[in-house]
Amino acid sequence: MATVLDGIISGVREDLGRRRAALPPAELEDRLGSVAAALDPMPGIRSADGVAVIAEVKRSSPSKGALADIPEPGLLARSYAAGGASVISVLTEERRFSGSLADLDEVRAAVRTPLLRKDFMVDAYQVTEARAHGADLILLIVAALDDVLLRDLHDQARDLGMTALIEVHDAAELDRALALDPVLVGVNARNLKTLEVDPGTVTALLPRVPAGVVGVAESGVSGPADVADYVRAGAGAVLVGEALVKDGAPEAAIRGFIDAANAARATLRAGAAGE
Ligand SMILES: O=P(O)(O)OC[C@@H](O)[C@@H](O)c1c[nH]c2ccccc12
Repeated sequence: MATVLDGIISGVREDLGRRRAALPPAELEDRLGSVAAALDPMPGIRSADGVAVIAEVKRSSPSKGALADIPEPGLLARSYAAGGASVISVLTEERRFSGSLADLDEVRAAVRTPLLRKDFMVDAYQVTEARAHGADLILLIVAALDDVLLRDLHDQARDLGMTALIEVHDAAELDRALALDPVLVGVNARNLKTLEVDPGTVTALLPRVPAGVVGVAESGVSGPADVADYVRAGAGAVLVGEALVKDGAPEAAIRGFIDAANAARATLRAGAAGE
């Protein structure tokens, strides 16, 4: 049965074909020569206080339609950075999320924070494109890739100096992700095949992410209490979109997430110490 994910990916392939025709791979690769070296997000993520926040620039979503008017993504990104976001995610998928590589360019020009190109990566061209537009990380969705392509895109990202966030949704996908020896594994509460959100997916799978790998809780955070739940399940980072683009004061919202995470961690530590 064709899933929502299949539909999104067929649109992504068409748009990709158009971009490739306008800018052939060899010319795209030439542009890598003039882009600054990728930033390593891992020291920042690992040293973040209670949790590292990955704050997302997200204009709309297939399940909810338009979320927010974002006339200047660079300004939004600056408030994310000021609030303490460790990474800024920029959705570049055009048809369902109303994103673009132009958004990524604007954000890149506005902040020095590591940037994640959030898209449906199914082709090496997109990985090169991410780097050429200044991304430091890419998302790789296990459900969208076979093992060979998953490994190829993962290796390519590493060879370009980028870090991959490997996204999973169930135990079988987590095993496939861990076979790559990843540094960042995201568990998405939203099932991309049906678009249903179930935070229980995250709290069930995060404890299976081994020590040394940072588990990222993705989707479904509407406030500090959700962040605390994810931290208690073992999240080292949380990825938040909708709640931040809809908040009039995203900088303060991120600080609130970090405070809630710190409090949850302090309680966990006290529990472990038998207090
Ligand atoms: O807006 P939310 O519920 O905070 O979710 C953010 C992020 O997790 C979500 O945008 C996302 C996670 N994985 C994806 C893959 C593709 C597109 C979007 C996503």
